[in-house]
This record gives sequence, C-alpha cells and structure tokens, in this order.
Amino acid sequence: MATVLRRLSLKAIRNLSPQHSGFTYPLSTPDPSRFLVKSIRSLAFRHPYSQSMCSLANHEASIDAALNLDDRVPATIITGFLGSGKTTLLNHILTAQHGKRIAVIENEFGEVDIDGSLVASHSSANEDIIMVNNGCLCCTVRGELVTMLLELVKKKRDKFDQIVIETTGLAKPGPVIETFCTDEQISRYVKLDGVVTLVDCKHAMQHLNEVKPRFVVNEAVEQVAYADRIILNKIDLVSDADLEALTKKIQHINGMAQMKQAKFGIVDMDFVLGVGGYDLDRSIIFVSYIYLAFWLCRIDSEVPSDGSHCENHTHQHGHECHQAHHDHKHDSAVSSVSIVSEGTLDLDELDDWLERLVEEKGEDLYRMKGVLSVIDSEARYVFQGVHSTLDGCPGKPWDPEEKRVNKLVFIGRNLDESALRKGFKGCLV
Ligand SMILES: Nc1nc2c(ncn2[C@@H]2O[C@H](COP(=O)(O)OP(=O)(O)OP(=O)(O)O)[C@@H](O)[C@H]2O)c(=O)[nH]1
Repeated sequence: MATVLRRLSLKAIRNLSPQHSGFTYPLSTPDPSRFLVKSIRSLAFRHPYSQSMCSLANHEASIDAALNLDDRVPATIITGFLGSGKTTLLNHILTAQHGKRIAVIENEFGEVDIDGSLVASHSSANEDIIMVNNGCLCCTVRGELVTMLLELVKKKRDKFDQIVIETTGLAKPGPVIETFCTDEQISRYVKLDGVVTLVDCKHAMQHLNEVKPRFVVNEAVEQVAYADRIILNKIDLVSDADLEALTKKIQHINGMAQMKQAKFGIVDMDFVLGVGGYDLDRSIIFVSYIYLAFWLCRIDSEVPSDGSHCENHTHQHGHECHQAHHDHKHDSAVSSVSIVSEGTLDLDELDDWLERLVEEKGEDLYRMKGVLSVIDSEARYVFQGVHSTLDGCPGKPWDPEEKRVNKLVFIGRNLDESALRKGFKGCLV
C-alpha cells in the first residue's frame, strides 16, 4: 500500500512541477512551502484512493481522533544537531510542572551512555528512561525503536501519559517519523504529536551551510525541515544580527514551523507538548513526508555544495540504511571515539588538555561530553563541549561502593583516536 501511495504522491508532486525536476510555485506565493503543503493536503483529500490507502488501524485511529476518542499515547520527537540543547530541553520537560508522566527514549551516537545519566539525575521516574546506544534511530537501531515503543505501550501504558524521544544529533528525522505513520502496530497505540527541533544559534549556520560530498544529505538541514516547532536555543551566545540572519535562513528551509527563541531550552511546555502536528489523516502525513523529501532536494540544491543533488538521497555517517526509499549513509568522515576507563583525573591537566584540543581541532570537534572522576571530589565531574565552547561542573556524588569509571565521548570529523586516548591518559594521576 505504501508503495502505491508513494507512486501516487510522487505523481501528484510531479504534476505540481511541470517545468523541472524540482517544483515550481506561483510567483505571487510568499511562502512556497506553505503553498505546497496546502496543495498536497488538498490533493490528498481529493484523491479517491486516499481513504483506502491506510490500514484499518489508521482509519480507526483517524475516526477516533475526529470523535475525540483517540486514547493513543502522544509521542514527541526531539531532534537537533549535536550539542544544540536536546538533553537540556528534555530535562526542562522532565522537571516542569505540566502534570504529565513522561516516558523517555534516549538515543546516543557513541557507544557510551552519557546523556542517560544526565537525564536520569533530573527525572523522578528513572525506570521509564530507555537508552539506545551506538546507532541512529533513523537507521541502524530503527527496529529497536519499534520494539521499545510497543513494549512501553503494551506493558506500561498506565504508567505514563506521553513519550518523548530524543534522537542523536546526527539523526535524520524522516525515517523516525515514518515509523509512526507506516508501522501498523505503532500507529494503533502511539500517535506522533510533533517534531521539536533544537537549533544551536552559535553553530547552526556553519552546519546548515556545510558542504557535503555528493549524495550526502545535510542532517542539520533535514532536522530543521521536518520540524513542527523550532527552538532557537543558546541566544545568549550570539549577536542580534547573527540571530536575525539565522532566523531568515531557517525560515527559508521551513516556513511552516513555529519558532521560539530560548536560553537553555526554556520554553512554555505547550510549545513542545500537545503540538498536534500530526492530527491528520495518516495518508496525508505520508504524502507530506514525500513532499518534504522533495522539498529537501530543493533546499539541498540551494545549500552551497559541490553540486550534489538528491537523485539517490544518500547521506553518510559511517553506517548505511537500506530502506526502500530513504537509503542513506551518514558522513563517513564523522565518527565517535568513546573512552571508558577507571582512574582519577587531575582537573588542571584535564582543563589544559581540553583547551589545547579545542584550540587546535575545535572546528572539527562537533561534540565532547564526559562524566569523570576527578581528584579530591566526591562528586562526578560533568564536562560538555560543542566545538570550542567548553563547560564543566560537579554532578551527582559517587556512591561509596560505586566503581568510579570515567566515560568520555568525542564526536567529530576526522578524529585522531590514538591522540585522544593518549591525551586522556596524560590527565590521569
Ligand atoms: N550558553 C548556553 N549553553 C547552553 C544552552 N542550552 C544548552 N547549553 C549547553 O550546551 C551543551 C550541550 O547541551 P545538551 O543539552 O547536552 O545538547 P544535546 O543536543 O543534547 O547534545 P547531544 O545529545 O550530544 O547532541 C551543554 O553544556 C549545555 O549546558 C543555552 O541556551 N546557552
């Protein structure tokens, strides 16, 4: 069925664009994305097959939604590039007064779980934080997402009111969204409420403009393009002029999403929960998904690049996804190095090493984070880095019986693993 829908959708989109392989819109249209979504929605409504394309479960769900009988669990996807503030927002959601019990699915790019402990320390319901490490929900561990969602809703449905999924900073949101629209089991129990994208105002322009090799998709652009809500985070780190330029750039990519500026992800809860971004017939969602893929081709062609376009819609980050219509690789130059080691660190040595590191490699070091055991401290030391921005503070105290294990993750371009391990060793007392 999905294939039929896909073909019809592609045809519909092609009909909108008689002049070239991208698509055109009336010159008088102030916002092309709005026009296209409207057109595609009306096409989907009018299409005789649109009602028969979805599964029975989806039909029932749509009718229930219309009658306000929809008791499926709403799920929110939090996405955004590495270090943009996703975990910070998640902690805000977990501690804010909204009366909702939240189950969290955390997806980390490195094989070491750092965010899990940082999130768990804020949550009162630790057992409902599920970690998925070392793979992207958009590809390698997508199956796990389905399994975990089903387990949550089937075994613990009475324990929470909302699911929040934090993707890795290198995830493509499209395939994750598609899981909610196309998996019959998931759509029976869970409804996608919205996609919230965090934007790091200090570094976003660099990533949005990044030149990618041919067929490699820019994840930062995709994360903005698929958003229902965009949080322009870290406004404390940029000038008004930079903020204005970034806002324009983002509006150009996605003119539909509501946008809010924030520091440390502080926004009203109704901006991120209860968005209702997908309270439409599933077929329309799927059509919109296809539309977005096409819209992204158009954006990609406008983002400075070496001529790449989306014939094959492929991106890389060291592993590949072989789903029918979103084959993609993530950028193979981007990888992670995880260090797990016992021992105590000299904080001064550590500071010196990290400062030297970001001075030399800051441009390529997208993200660093760690939970460390430092000398003369009963508490964990938590350090965070995004390019050359470094931050460190005491975290939760170690339990007296607990083995003090240092965990660090570096994510970036062309990482020198042996140099990183050597640098770390040099800080041990
Ligand atoms: N100055 C400033 N720092 C911020 C703000 N929001 C978050 N940070 C810091 O940015 C760093 C990264 O924040 P996280 O919330 O861990 O980012 P993330 O998107 O979850 O990171 P990954 O999961 O690694 O992709 C942390 O040191 C935060 O304290 C902000 O508004 N201003």
